[in-house]
Amino acid sequence: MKNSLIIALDFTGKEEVNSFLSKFNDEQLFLKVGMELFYQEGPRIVQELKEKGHQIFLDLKLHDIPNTVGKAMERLARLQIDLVNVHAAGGKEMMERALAGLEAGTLSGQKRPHLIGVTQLTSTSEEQMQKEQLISATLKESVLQYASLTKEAGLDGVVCSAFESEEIKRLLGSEFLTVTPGIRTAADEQGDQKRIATPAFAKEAGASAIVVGRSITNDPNPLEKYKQMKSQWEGVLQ
Ligand SMILES: O=c1ccn([C@@H]2O[C@H](COP(=O)(O)O)[C@@H](O)[C@H]2O)c(=O)[nH]1
Repeated sequence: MKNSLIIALDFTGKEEVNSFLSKFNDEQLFLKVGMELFYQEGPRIVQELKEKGHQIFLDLKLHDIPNTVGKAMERLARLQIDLVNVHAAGGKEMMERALAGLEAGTLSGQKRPHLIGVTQLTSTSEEQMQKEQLISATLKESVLQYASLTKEAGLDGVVCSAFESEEIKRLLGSEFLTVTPGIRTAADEQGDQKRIATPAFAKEAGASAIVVGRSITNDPNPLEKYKQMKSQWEGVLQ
C-alpha cells in the first residue's frame, strides 16, 4: 500500500476499463474504483480486477448513520479489497462502526482492508469551506481535526491533499497513512481540483500514496504518462 501510485478508473463501464488496461501489458496495478464505475458495474467489476491481480482502492466515501455504515462495510469486506474509505465528517462513532463492520466482514485468513477517512475533499478551497460549511478555522486546521478524529476512531489513515500530508505525519505518526489525490504534472489541466500538487511534491511531503485520474486516463499515451508520473513519484528524475 505504501508508496503506491493509484490510478483512478473513472470510466463509465467495463468496456472502457478493459480498453484502458489493455495498454498496460499485464502490469499489476493499484486501481481505484469509484462511484461512477461501481454504480454502473456493481461488485463484479471489483472481483474481475482482483482476479487479474490488481490491488483495489474502493472509493465509495461512505457517510451515513453509524449502523448503516457498519453494516455496509461488513458487505464490502467480502469483496477482499485492499483499501476503502468513509467521510470523516460522519463522526467518530460512525468511523468506529465502519471499522468494526470491516473487521466482522473480513473472512478468516484474509487481511482486513485498510480503512481511511476523507478529510476535506481536494476539490474544496479554504474560501469555499469557510463560506459553505460555516467552518471558521483554516483549511489545514479542519483537515488536521478530521485526521485526529480518524486516528482516535482507530482507522489507518486519511485522504487529504499533499499540502497537509507532512503536518499529519508529524502530528499522528509516520505509520498513519496519507493518501493524496489532486495530483497533476505542471502541464496538466487542473479541472475541478483546488489543492493540486505534483508527484514530486507529494513525495517530499511524505505522502503514503498518490491517486491519479485524468492526468493518466485522458492522456493519448496513458502508459507513458503513468511511467513518467511514477518515476517522478519514486524520485527518479525524467
Ligand atoms: O479528496 C478527494 C477524494 C477523492 N478524490 C478522487 O480521486 C480522483 C482524482 O481524479 P483526478 O482526475 O486525478 O482529479 C477522483 O476519482 C476523485 O473521486 C479526489 O479527487 N479528492
